[in-house]
Amino acid sequence: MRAAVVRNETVMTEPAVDAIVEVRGISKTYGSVEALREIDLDFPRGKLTSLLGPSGCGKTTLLKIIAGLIEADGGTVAVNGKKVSAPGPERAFVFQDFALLPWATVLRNVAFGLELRGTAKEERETTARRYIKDVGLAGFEDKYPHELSGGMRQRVGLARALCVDADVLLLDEPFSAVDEQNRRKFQEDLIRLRTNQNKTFIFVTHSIEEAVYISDRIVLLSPRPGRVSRIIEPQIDRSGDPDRIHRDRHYLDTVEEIWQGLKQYVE
Ligand SMILES: Nc1ncnc2c1ncn2[C@@H]1O[C@H](COP(=O)(O)OP(=O)(O)OP(=O)(O)O)[C@@H](O)[C@H]1O
Repeated sequence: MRAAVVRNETVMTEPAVDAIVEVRGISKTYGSVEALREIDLDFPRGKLTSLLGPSGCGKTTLLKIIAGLIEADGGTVAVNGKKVSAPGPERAFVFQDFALLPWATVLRNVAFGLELRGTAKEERETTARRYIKDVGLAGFEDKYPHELSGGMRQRVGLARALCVDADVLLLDEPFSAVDEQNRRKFQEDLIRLRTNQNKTFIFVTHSIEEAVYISDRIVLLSPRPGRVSRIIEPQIDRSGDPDRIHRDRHYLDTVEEIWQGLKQYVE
């Protein structure tokens, strides 16, 4: 296996090849809390980038600024070369709590983004059925959210995001509310979806193991104020058995290296 590529701050501003999302000088303060300071980042097209760092370092804030759900105090975000400051069809946000409509079936929930866009019923339901199948929920189209497990509800949230055919999927700790088995399964699904659908994923996580396992690129943020401290490209060969990867020397060394960098922030 190849070595992890670690970039430090001096080379970080070098433009990445074909960046779909470009973040420049993003800063955000909430009252007296400086959440983010001067963030410069490029997110490569078709790759999965994780934002990793200790609690409160501004991961969710940065993700929501990219989504256009929170306004930055300074700086710009461009998607496909165009500056954005509000939500748009090229970005889809998957919420931590899945944000499903409790009174609507799986089919309607998945098709909801298309319904909001005014897509005709038959067309949106055909598209929704395709993604329901893709995320492994075929047969559950007529169920309601309360009839599903946490892992299944999370898949509904992901199918909804895939359905609107956004270029960029923004996921805020999508695995935090599910058990370990579902988490592993969903990580594998995400790797497969990224390969098959050619989407760009930006993914917030607390878990070093998860970030190393699924990411092409890991952005480490340091807290108060949140700043980019390092960028790591783990270069994990994911073609084999997932259990083997979790025991692989290179995977374990990368996890350890990141932990050594982050542990100073853990009280
Ligand atoms: N609406 C808000 N009002 C005031 N402070 C906020 C608000 N949202 C976030 N903060 C503060 O900004 C900082 C960054 O928060 P954010 O949720 O972005 O961090 P995070 O890295 O995603 O945290 P976690 O890993 O715990 O979810 C934290 O100190 C948080 O308390």
